[in-house]
This record gives sequence, C-alpha cells and structure tokens, in this order.
Amino acid sequence: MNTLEELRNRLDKIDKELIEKYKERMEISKEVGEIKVEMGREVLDPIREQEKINQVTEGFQDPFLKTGIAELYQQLFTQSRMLQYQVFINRGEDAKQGFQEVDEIAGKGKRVIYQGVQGAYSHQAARDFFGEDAFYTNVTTFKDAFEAVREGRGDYAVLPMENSSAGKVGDVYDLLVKYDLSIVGEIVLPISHTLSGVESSSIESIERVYSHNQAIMQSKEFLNQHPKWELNSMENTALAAKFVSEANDPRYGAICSEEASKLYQLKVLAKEINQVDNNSTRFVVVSKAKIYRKDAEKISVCIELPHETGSLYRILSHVIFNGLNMTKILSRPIKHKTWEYRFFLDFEGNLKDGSVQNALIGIENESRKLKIFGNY
Ligand SMILES: C=C(O[C@@H]1C=C(C(=O)O)C=C[C@H]1O)C(=O)O
Repeated sequence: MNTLEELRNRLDKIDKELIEKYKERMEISKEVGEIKVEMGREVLDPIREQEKINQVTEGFQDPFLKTGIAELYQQLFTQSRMLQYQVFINRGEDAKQGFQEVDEIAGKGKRVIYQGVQGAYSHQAARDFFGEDAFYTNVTTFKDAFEAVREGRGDYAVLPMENSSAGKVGDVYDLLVKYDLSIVGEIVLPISHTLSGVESSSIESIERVYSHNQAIMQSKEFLNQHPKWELNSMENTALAAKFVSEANDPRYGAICSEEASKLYQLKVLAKEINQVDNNSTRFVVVSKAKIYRKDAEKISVCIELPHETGSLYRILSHVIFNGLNMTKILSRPIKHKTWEYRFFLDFEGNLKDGSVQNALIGIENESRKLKIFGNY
C-alpha cells in the first residue's frame, strides 16, 4: 500500500501540471479578450460555455465526476471572463460608470429635502449630516422628495432605507430604481420611541394610538401589553404627535421621538418603548449629481437578471472572485412581472478600486440591467 507521503507526492506532481495548464489556459483566454475588444464582441458567450460543458463531461456516467467537472469549468469560465473584463478596462472602458470623485459632499448652504413634518426622524437624520448651515424643506411623501431633487428644488434628499428591527423601507428601494438619483451618503440614527399624550393624559386614559407603521411594528411588545388600544397608521411619527397635540384628547397617544413630543408640547407617558434596545434606522442622502467621496467605502447596486438557472450564481461570482465583501443582498418583486425579482446588493469598496471596477463591468455585462445606486 502507498504511504500518505507517497500519495501526497503524487498529488503535488499532478497539481504542478494542472497549474501549468491553468496558466496556459488563462493566457489564451486573455488573448481571446483582446480579440473581443477589437471586434466589439461580448465577453460572455453562454452558448460556447454550454458547448464546452457538454464536451468536457461527455461520456462520464459517474454523477460525481460529471458534476465535479462541470463545476470546475464554471469556475474556470468565471476567472477567464474576469481576465477579459480587465482587458476591456485597460482599453479605456468607463469603469467608474460615469461617477465623479469629489472631496466632500456636505457643505454650507445646501438645500435639503426630507419627508415628513418637522421633528420627524428624517429631519433629525438630515440635520446630523448637513448641520445647521443647510436649508431644510419638508415634503409629504418619499416620492415628493425624489421629485424635488430631480427637478432641482433641492440639492439633496434624506430618506430612510431600513430599520434594524423592522427591516427595509420597500418604497424607497423602488423609488431608487425609478428615479435617476445617486446615493452619496448615509446616516445611522439610533431610534428611541416614546408614547406621548397631551398634558391631561396618562397611560390609563389612552384608547387610541397613532404612529407610522414602522414605529408601531417596532413597539409591538409594548403595545401587546395594552391589547385594547386601537392602533392607527399615519404618514410619519411626527405627524402623529402633531395630530394628538391638536386633538387635545387624553384618549389619544402618539408613538414618536422625544424631540417630536417636545416640539408639539406633549407629555412623555412611556420612554424607549421599542422592542430592541439598539434600534436604529439607516438613512441615505441622494443627489442628482453622480458623485462619490474619495474615501467612500460602500457600493449599492440593483440588478435585474434573466429568469435562468445559475444567473444569480454567475453575478455573485464577480463579487466573490474579486475578493469583495458583500454586506447585504435582498430581493424585491418587479412590479407587473410575476415571479421576477430585482436584487439589491451592498458591498465594500470604492469605485477607484480595480477589483470593484472589474466586478461592476462583469455584472453589467452579464445581467439584464445594472444600476449603481452609489458609492458612499
Ligand atoms: C474564452 C472565452 O470567453 C469566455 C470564457 C470561456 C472559457 O473560459 O472557455 C468561454 C466562453 C466565454 O464566455 C471564449 O469566448 O472562448
């Protein structure tokens, strides 16, 4: 019988040969890339790849070998396409996808739009980012905020994307797809809700509670202790505070920030009623200009894929093989297309990085649609 050492020596010999062949294959593939640039051909050739898989697995009955060889070749294809995209980048393809680098985003005198009334969490997030020197305008809906920036009535808009306990704000994702605005910054705001009522109210006098749906969800555990309360959804938390204040009825309560409670002269009946202690909301700053800070470290994209086996695998391989750290992936249905989805990806990196450029060119060429929301 062979000893472990003997077997390992044989493996080493085979690996040496494999590596030589691998190098040779990649060099040829790079040359193929050069021809493709000259001829204006696509890097990905799915028909050729399928033919190749058929060719190399032909005659194998053993399913282990058949699948193993097919998988090995999928990896080889991905790497050889990566090399070819690099040829395209080196020949001057716009790898930054039209984005311009800037030193700073926030500056004095910017016009900033937020959704909701004064004192809303969005207002607070906007002030955290832009400070006291900006001019703030509020609008009623998320869509209004996008339109205001598109039409130049504001330089930036601040919008909530997700909450750490209640999840994503789906409408904002859909609007980012629809409007041609870019994410240029983000703010993570710790969220702490109060239950507030008018001066004559107490926990015992409350019968109806008003707030934004998200805030109601975030305070579920607290609300479950008062099953008789009627829950009413409103546009946002600050509007709920305003409404309760104007109604001046001790039966009404608002779930809102302490700041909104103060702003509308309410009394705090219960503090920190959110179920998760470190509850926070992530807001993004959007602008019409396609800009990114030179020290930006996160990229958000949206991808539409053909409804085919392996299409998501192929896209993700560009992120993985370029060594990028993917921090989020989520999907949302495409409206009017049953069972078709868009994927939203976040990964770490800057548009200047070679690995980011390579991944983006690969994804762009191999998906039905790529939209870069921004680098921030
Ligand atoms: C090398 C090529 O480019 C890509 C990579 C392939 C491979 O590694 O064999 C096959 C098809 C293309 O998607 C080619 O077109 O031949």
